[in-house]
Amino acid sequence: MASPQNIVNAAALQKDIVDSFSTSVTISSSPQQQFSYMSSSPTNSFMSPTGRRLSTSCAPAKALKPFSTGDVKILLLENVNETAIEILKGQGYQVEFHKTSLPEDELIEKIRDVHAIGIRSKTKLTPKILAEAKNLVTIGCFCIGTNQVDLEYAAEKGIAVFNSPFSNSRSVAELVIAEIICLSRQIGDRSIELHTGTWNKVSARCWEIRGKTLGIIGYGHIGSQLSVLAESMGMQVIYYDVLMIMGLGTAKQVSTLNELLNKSDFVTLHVPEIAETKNMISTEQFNQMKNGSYLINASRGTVIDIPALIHARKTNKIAGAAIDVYPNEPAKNGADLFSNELNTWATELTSLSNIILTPHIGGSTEEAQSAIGVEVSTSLVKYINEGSSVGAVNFPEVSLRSLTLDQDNHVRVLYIHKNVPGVLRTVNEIFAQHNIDKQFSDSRGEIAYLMADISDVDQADRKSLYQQLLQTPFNISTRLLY
Ligand SMILES: NC(=O)C1=CN([C@@H]2O[C@H](COP(=O)(O)OP(=O)(O)OC[C@H]3O[C@@H](n4cnc5c(N)ncnc54)[C@H](O)[C@@H]3O)[C@@H](O)[C@H]2O)C=CC1
Ligand SMILES: O=C(O)C(=O)COP(=O)(O)O
Repeated sequence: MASPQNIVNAAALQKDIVDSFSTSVTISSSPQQQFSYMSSSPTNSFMSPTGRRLSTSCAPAKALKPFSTGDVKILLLENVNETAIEILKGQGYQVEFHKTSLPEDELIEKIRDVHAIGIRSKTKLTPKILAEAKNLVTIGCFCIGTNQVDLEYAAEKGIAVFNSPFSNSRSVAELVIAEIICLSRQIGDRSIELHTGTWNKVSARCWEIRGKTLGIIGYGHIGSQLSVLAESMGMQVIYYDVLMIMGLGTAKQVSTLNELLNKSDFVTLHVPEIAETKNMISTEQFNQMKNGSYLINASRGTVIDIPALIHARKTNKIAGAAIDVYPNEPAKNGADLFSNELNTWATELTSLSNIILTPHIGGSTEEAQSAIGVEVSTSLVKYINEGSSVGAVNFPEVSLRSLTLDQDNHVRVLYIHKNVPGVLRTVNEIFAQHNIDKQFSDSRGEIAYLMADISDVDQADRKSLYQQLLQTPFNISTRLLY
């Protein structure tokens, strides 16, 4: 393997990587479905995002093994946008791309080898899977929701998780506006009828949305954006949130969920999937809703009790519903929602009138996906190349000014450790022989992260520094960039 210090050997290094990587790529019968990207730019592979030469050492591999950015392996699943592939490939990383999520056994096989994985909402990264991910340093959720990842377990293993907190919120808000109008005008049903040749011109129980009340549950990025759009169309907006949040425009916060349900003509959910939101709308809550009102769920499938929804629609308690998310969603396009034996409600739900069903497309627009691709891949690059965890959802957020590794005796230490007394004293004793240019440390729960730029570290010192940090009882994961 070529020395990372020796840029002359970069091409040879790339060749090694390409050879070894090619053998590990799953061959698909359909090149459209699955293919791999490999670095073709040895020069880029040594550049940090700031354009510096980045002679990185030990690191993603979590062992003191020389590596360049060309050594870094990234697995991208679920058709993550090409903007991400370009940015990651531009770093010289080896990028393997799949259009779909992977079955558990295949995922376990692949995750063993990679330093970073990019997923969307389908891929469940459970402790069972993450326990196999020996080299993994970071996870990119190319979406808003992070419920599919065991965040705490990842943090305990020193794996930083990033997402895109708002790049698709406008797309979801626009979908909900469309659904409000479609439900109140029964557009879904009229369209299905005419597709099968039936002309059914009706105005009974079709309404304008002007002057109606929209009740938003969860007034975060999506809920508040939706609030503005709905008001601009003449709706009155009320919202319920566990936090006190300032209403935009003339939107008013209500203090209980029941108050929102009692007053709203349309109820829409924009909460995360957490224990408190499981079956948040069930029989009791449907009973609190106005007769003939509508329900929209584009948050997570577990938030509403679907059998209770079916009952509410069958008894005309509600006049319609739009559902974008389901408790057990198929892993790929073309799969059958009905085939999952857990979805016992599927046949009944699809037989009801004025129920709009969409396949989790709230955030599926060109604009949202390309913005998410840029945002999350940039976070991954900054974490891998510089150690910056700003924006991580499970981890202390730590950053220092851009790397100043222009002199050979500088080193950046990235030390993820248990948040217990005595760590700083121990670490600073290890650093004592050197000059600490900058140092920053923060903690979150039981995990802490220390970043330090140190000078006067020669090659032998570097190895000793690394070994000493590894041997501390607090160490979770240590990387050195130089
Ligand atoms: N259908 C789709 O394609 C998409 C779905 N989503 C889902 O939408 C959810 C919301 O997204 P954002 O608005 O960006 O999240 P956010 O975090 O900005 O807002 C969520 C809001 O819900 C509130 N909340 C939490 N628990 C609550 C409870 N028990 N009762 C009332 N309010 C509660 C929070 O205080 C927060 O204000 C995401 O977590 C994700 O699951 C997000 C994007 C696309
Ligand atoms: O952003 C989210 O949380 C979403 O639900 C969108 O998920 P997706 O990227 O379409 O799998």
